[in-house]
Amino acid sequence: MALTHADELKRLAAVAAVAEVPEDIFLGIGTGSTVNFFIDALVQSGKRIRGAVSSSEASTERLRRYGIPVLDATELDTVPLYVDGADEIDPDFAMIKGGGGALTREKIVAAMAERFVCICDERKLVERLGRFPLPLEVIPMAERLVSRRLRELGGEPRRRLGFVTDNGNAILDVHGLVIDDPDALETALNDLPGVVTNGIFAHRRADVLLLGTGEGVQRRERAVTKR
Ligand SMILES: O=C(CO)[C@H](O)[C@H](O)COP(=O)(O)O
Repeated sequence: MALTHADELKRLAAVAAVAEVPEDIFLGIGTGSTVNFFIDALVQSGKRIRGAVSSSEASTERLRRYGIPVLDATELDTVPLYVDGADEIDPDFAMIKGGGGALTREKIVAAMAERFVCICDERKLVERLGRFPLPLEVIPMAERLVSRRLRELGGEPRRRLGFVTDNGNAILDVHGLVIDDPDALETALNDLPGVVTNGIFAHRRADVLLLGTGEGVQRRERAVTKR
C-alpha cells in the first residue's frame, strides 16, 4: 500500500531513531503507526537488543512476530530508552498522547525510562497543546462523574465508542480544553476519582524529538530540566 506524505515523514523519524538505540539494551517501546515503522526499521537495521518492554498488546504482537523477547514491566526497575510517538508535542516537549488508547501503559514505560525519544511528523509540533482531543482512560463506573467534572473544567468529553483499553477501561476524548499549564492540568486530571491516566505527558516529557519534515529529520534536545 502506498504511504501518505504524513506516513513518509513518520517513517523518516522512525528510521532516524534507530541510531539512538544502544546495542544490547532492554528497550521501551511505545504504540502507534510511527512506532510500527520504528520496530520495522530496528529489525531491518540488524541492531541487537536484549528485549523490549512494550506499552500495548499491539506492539507486543508486532515485536514477538519478529522474535524480539518482550518482558513484563514488573521484571525491570528501569529501561535506558523509551521510543514512542505523540499526537501533539509543544516546544517544551510536553505532549498529548493516547490517540491509540495506550496512554496508561505508555506513561508507565515512559516513567521507567532514563531517556525518552519522541518520533513524529511535523504536523504534531504545536505552539500550545489542545487542538487534539485529550484522551483519558477512565474506569467505566466513573464515566458519568468524570464527564461532569470535565464539563466544569470547560471540556466536552466524548466516549470513544466500541473501544476498550488493554486494561479493560473506557476512553473519554475531551474536546475544547484550554491547556495553558500542562503540568497543572495533568495533576488536576489525575486527581479526578476514576481517572486511571490522562494523556498529558508533562511530568515526564520527551528528552529528544526526532521530527520528520519535508526537508528531512530535525533532531532537537529538550533545553531545560523539567520533571
Ligand atoms: O499515544 C499514542 C498511542 O496511544 C501514539 O503515540 C499517538 O497516538 C501517535 O500515533 P501515530 O504514531 O499513529 O500517529
